[in-house]
Amino acid sequence: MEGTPIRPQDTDQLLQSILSEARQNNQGKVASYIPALANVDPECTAIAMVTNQGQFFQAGDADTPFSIQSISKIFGLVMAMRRSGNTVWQRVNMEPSGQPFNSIVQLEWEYGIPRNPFINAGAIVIADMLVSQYSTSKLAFIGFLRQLAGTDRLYVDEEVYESELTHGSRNAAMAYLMHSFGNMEADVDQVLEHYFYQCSIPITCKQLARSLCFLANRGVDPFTDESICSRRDAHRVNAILSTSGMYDQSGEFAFSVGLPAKSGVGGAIAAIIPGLGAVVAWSPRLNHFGNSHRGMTMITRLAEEMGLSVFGV
Ligand SMILES: NC(=O)CC[C@H](N)C(=O)O
Repeated sequence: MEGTPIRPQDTDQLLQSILSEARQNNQGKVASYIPALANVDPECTAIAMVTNQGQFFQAGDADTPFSIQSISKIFGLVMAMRRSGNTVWQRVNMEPSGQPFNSIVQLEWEYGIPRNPFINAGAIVIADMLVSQYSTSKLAFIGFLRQLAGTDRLYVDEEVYESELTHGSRNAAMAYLMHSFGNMEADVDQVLEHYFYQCSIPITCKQLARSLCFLANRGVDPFTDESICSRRDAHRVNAILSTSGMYDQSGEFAFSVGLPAKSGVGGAIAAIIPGLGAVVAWSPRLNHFGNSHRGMTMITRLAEEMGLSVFGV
């Protein structure tokens, strides 16, 4: 583990103050287009920061699991890059979409090649690669996440999984459209099952922040010293997170925060702090981009107070 440790007392106090401030914000709505997601307590609020030095800081409900949702797209992409290398980029692009995460219109214009791996269409193409490459892609996925989170106790939430399967017509429409353009290799239903499975895993802020530290450490997991991906691929994932991880609020996020980050409709926002570690903020009420209101407030203030922006150095 490298780098200078950050001062524990100051950081705990800062996280606590950020959390209290965020709790004043009652804007937004819990996602309900996947009915099982609507069961969550909207008041839950948490932030956890994990450093490459092995320090853990937290405030609020940082040990309460939430649905990982779209943040799973990061792990899917890294798994696909490990197996397929540069060929990934023949089937999915690396440009911001400027469209909502579940938009279908661009796919028709752009011949079934999704704009980037962090919108739903892109993650479905990545899921196709995983289903084609692994004999049991779901097990491989959860195994990878368990390894990075440092726990064997991660399981799929069957209720959320079933709910996604039965309310996933929009994702299915995208998958079949891509199939019609020849950008889907495996059985489409199997691909969708994999995609919904990876979205339906509950995880805590602390576990998720730890899982992402390798992206802040040139591809090496600082807890195990294992190389998870090449330095170049860590750079690439961070670059696309910076331009596309927060959907069509990515520009504003880069402008006001300046960190590679990914959100999910479970209400979490995970941000990579290159050279330092990772931070995850969670609270279920979402803005109209599908990003957590309180999560945005928390990450924005943390980045400001600690001077974390990668563009401000
Ligand atoms: N933005 C998200 O978190 C979306 C993920 C969700 N499972 C979906 O496919 O719609």
